[in-house]
Amino acid sequence: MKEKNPWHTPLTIIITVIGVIAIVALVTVAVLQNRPVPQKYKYGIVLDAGSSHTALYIYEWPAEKDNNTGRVEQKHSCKVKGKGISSYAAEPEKAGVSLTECMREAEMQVPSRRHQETPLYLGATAGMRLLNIENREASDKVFEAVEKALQGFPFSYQGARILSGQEEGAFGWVTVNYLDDQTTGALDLGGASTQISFVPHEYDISESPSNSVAFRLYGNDYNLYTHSFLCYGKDQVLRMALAHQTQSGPVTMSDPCFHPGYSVTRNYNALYDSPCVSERKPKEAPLNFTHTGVGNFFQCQEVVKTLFNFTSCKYSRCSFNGIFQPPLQGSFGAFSAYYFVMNFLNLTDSSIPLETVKANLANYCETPWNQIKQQHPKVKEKYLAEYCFSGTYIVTLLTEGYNFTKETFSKIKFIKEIKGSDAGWTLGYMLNLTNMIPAEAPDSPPLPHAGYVSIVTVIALLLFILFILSLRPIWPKCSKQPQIV
Ligand SMILES: O=c1[nH]cnc2c1ncn2[C@@H]1O[C@H](COP(=O)(O)OP(=O)(O)O)[C@@H](O)[C@H]1O
Ligand SMILES: [Ca+2]
Repeated sequence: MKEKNPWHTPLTIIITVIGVIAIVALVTVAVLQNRPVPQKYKYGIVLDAGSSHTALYIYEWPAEKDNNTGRVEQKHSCKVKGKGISSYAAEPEKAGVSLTECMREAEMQVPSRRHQETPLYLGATAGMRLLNIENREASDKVFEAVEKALQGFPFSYQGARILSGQEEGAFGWVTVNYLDDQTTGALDLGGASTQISFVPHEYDISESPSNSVAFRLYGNDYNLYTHSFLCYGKDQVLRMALAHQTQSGPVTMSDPCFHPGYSVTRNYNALYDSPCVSERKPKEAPLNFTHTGVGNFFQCQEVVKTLFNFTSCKYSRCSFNGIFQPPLQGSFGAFSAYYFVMNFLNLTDSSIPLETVKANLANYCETPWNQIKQQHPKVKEKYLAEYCFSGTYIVTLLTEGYNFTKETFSKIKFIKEIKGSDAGWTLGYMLNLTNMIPAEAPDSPPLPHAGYVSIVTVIALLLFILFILSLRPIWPKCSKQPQIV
């Protein structure tokens, strides 16, 4: 005869059913109640008006985390067609018009209900710094035109201005250290200026107060060293190198920084039309000169070295041109033109020793121009012709200028972006102006939703088991199984 299962009594069945219903109800209510609400985002827009071109960046962050930590991300970027705004000195209106396309894109990218509250900033760097030195009126006109154009869009326009070199360097450092976990120095190479920023080991700020900026980030206070060298961006430094080699006003100039077989006609007036070189213009020069390439890295390095002044230093130590620089410290992120150039030359890998970098460059510079063009048919010729010079300049600036050695060179990472945001000053600039530089370390992260659901379920099950056990006194008696001998 079949033994009756003692659990199949009406009481246990009822308890079990009620228990299961209770658990399902508890978990369902808890899960629904605590479901993460769809994120609402806020936005900010920064236009980086560089010397060579303007780029627009849209940042986004969760709406409820305004003052919280590390949550601002780059959502979108747009490269403005044409040259930098400083090149529109003669026709300022066009500087404003040039921004329209990217601004329209921004209108599409930012949800329209957020337009009015989205701050919009334009920061101009060394191109406008130079125009401002050269022709103040023209620089003001460019800003007027740009302002007028930007005010025509539905965002909360917060102004257009020239960043100081110190701001440019410091905000580049903030961007890198906001996005990265460890403290990293920042190296930014532009077309018209270049910046170095890092936290020195022992830093006596009083030695050169103009090179120091204090920041509080993620609970730590930092005394940052920063310097911006105007005219030492790669386009202006090329002008200086060409100027150095055309002092006597020759008709033909042989340049070790350009490939053998390279030959173009250049205009003297155009070359010397910049405050970085205008004082050196030869008194008597023809209209044009023929710029030909020789392709010799070591000779090119000698030319570049003449552009740094190492003779005077009124501080305990200097980089070059009499500028104070404390000993280098820690790892560095090198971005903008540092990255473009080293990436083209396949030299971004930090494990490549400095000596190999130089040998590769020497080999690259020696390659005939025709061959280079054949190998890279899609690269813009202006960029292509200048990579030998730019690579040589980068190595010389880092080693002779900033004193990187073969050991410390390997601590430089050539980077384009960090965690999806472009490395550059724009993010740091916006964080600062919106008071969103996180002063304190992030709170320990709350339990993720999945973890919360699992814990609620496990506790509910445990309670249910305890409940069943507590009913033990009224459990039906188990009938003894026949013993097998
Ligand atoms: O694809 C590229 N290859 C090589 N150089 C590039 C490329 N894209 C941008 N650059 C260079 O990067 C530099 C960017 O400088 P930027 O316009 O930011 O000037 P700034 O920071 O001195 O005001 C310019 O020299 C520009 O020519
Ligand atoms: Ca720049």
